[in-house]
Amino acid sequence: MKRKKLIRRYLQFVKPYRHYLFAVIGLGLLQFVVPLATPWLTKILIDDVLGQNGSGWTLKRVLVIFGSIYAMSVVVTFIRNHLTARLGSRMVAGIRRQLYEHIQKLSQRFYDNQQVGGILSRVINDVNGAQNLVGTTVINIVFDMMMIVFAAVFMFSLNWKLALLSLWILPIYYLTFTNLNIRIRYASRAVQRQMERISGVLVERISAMKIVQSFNGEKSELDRFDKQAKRHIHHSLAAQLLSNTLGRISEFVGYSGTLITWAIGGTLVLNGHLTIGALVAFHAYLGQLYGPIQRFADVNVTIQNALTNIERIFELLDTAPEVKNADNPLPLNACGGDIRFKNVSFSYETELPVPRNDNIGYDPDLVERQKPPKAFYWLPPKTKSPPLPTVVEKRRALKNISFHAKPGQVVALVGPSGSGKSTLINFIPRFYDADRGTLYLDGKNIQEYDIHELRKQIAVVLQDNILFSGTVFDNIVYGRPEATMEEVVRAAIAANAHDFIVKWEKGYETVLGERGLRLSGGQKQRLAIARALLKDPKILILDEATSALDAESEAIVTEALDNLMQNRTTFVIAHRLATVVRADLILVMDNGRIVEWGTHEQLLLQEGLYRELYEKQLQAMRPEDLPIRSIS
Ligand SMILES: Nc1ncnc2c1ncn2[C@@H]1O[C@H](COP(=O)(O)OP(=O)(O)OP(=O)(O)O)[C@@H](O)[C@H]1O
Repeated sequence: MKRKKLIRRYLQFVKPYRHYLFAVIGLGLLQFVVPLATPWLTKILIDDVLGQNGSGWTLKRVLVIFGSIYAMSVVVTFIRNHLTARLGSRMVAGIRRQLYEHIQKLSQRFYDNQQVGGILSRVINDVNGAQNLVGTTVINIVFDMMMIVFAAVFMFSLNWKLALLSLWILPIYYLTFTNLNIRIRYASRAVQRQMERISGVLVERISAMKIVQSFNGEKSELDRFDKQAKRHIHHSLAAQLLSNTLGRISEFVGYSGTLITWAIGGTLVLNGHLTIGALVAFHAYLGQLYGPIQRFADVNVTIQNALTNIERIFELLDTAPEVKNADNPLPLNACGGDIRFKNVSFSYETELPVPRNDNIGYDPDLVERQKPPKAFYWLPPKTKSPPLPTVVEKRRALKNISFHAKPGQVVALVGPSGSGKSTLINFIPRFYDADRGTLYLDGKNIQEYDIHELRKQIAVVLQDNILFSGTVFDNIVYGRPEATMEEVVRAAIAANAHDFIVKWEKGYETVLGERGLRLSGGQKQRLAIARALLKDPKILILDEATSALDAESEAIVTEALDNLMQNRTTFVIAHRLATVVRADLILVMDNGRIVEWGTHEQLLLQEGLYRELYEKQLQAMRPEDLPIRSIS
């Protein structure tokens, strides 16, 4: 994205807080008075007061003016810093909110290709960095630029020849800046991307610390972290080194300019062509001309980092949700729960980095080196963010799926691992949209309904049920925040959860740890069932628990599930024979296709994959659930 466009879009974030920005800029103007007035007053002090040239200036008068200016400066700086902090923190919260709102709309495909830590890194690190662009240092650059103009005007008014001699620094600075800056920007991008990788791995590993510890992975994880951090340091130092070089080059030419003006200015004073006071004032203005230039070179790395941060924020904001809500969505007040799949096909698309064309190959821990073009720039180059080279790998997961689930029916999905069962159920709440074919709900294309209305009608109970940190009550009412305590208790009773909840001292107000860690598998499952029951959905999606539960709690969970399934169209990835046998429709999946379908009896008679599965696997699921009917 071009720099101008980037900044224009960024200003949209600042817009709601513009009154703060204007106040900060306005107060900044007042702060100008000190550096501009000081040399002039110093000249008066030396030439008029101390030189006693009879111009009427007294020491007292000069000191009163100095004192007033300094006092004003202290107050103004205090208020300005406070307002800048307010502006920054409000803006950060605003951007984060917008990002959070946006990522909640993004489709599963996006999450398939991203690491949680990577997303977090944008929401936390990049937003923090972006704030720097409205920080005092950066806003001061605008004043610094104005200061250069004012200082030049004062210098010309004092002695134009000397002033011309001092300005030769500017073209040298300009060209150095133009050519180094693009390199700083590249390095800065690498810094942020590497941070994203570090965060990605950290979040993944920290949330699976049990696995790391149980495989004694601590040492190798630390090595990996060191490798990533080393690369991060490498890129940060590269950016800092370039910035430092720019700063020192401008410092060097600045000093040379100062020396030259001392030499020539000094000669002019000795020859009586310039007063001492004027020379002192000239040098003070010279400092105000060179100072900002050097300051800019030094804060430039912060600015470049902030621009990179902003670029990355927009990259995320510009990621369009693949699953979109219809333009004029149909309301879905009385959902019947009739679901029909017609020739549905789907492929997963995985975005992979292009493997490097060398012996090392692609290393997911390290960012690829992107080098800026080797060119000399007379004008600042318009640097577009170099796109990360990726290849999209498609994997067919569903092929031509057609079936009809009538309202209230139980549809069991069985099939070997990887046959597409989980993929299939993802289409009902529109976590993905089909590549080809159509899904109908109550006879209408599911994509025509309002997506939120649709999801209101669906509850999902998965094997690994995620509970959020908060109270038991909060977790149960998650899908229906307006529910009363009475309704919550009723749902918990039906889910066989009430008894264990009331045994806790705080009952429904018991606080659950992160992801409900304090609960057993069966308890979690039952709370998830209560959550689904309270929602009272027309359609239920169930991934049955396998071995996570012992026989007793499984019996309790089973009862709870049976309560949940009543009068709802249920899709269940079946791991229990009892569910399979009682299902109204069994879909046998293999390699992304429905290879057999029908009831248990019909399928056994077909002597195909179902029968094979039944004999090999299904019986092993839960021997006590073996049907009374004979299979031969
Ligand atoms: N997010 C994803 N990105 C890419 N490929 C995926 C993704 N999820 C699943 N797949 C692939 O799609 C195919 C079907 O997977 P799916 O999870 O639907 O199978 P499943 O029948 O539910 O398996 P299991 O019983 O083991 O859970 C598999 O080949 C799998 O590798």
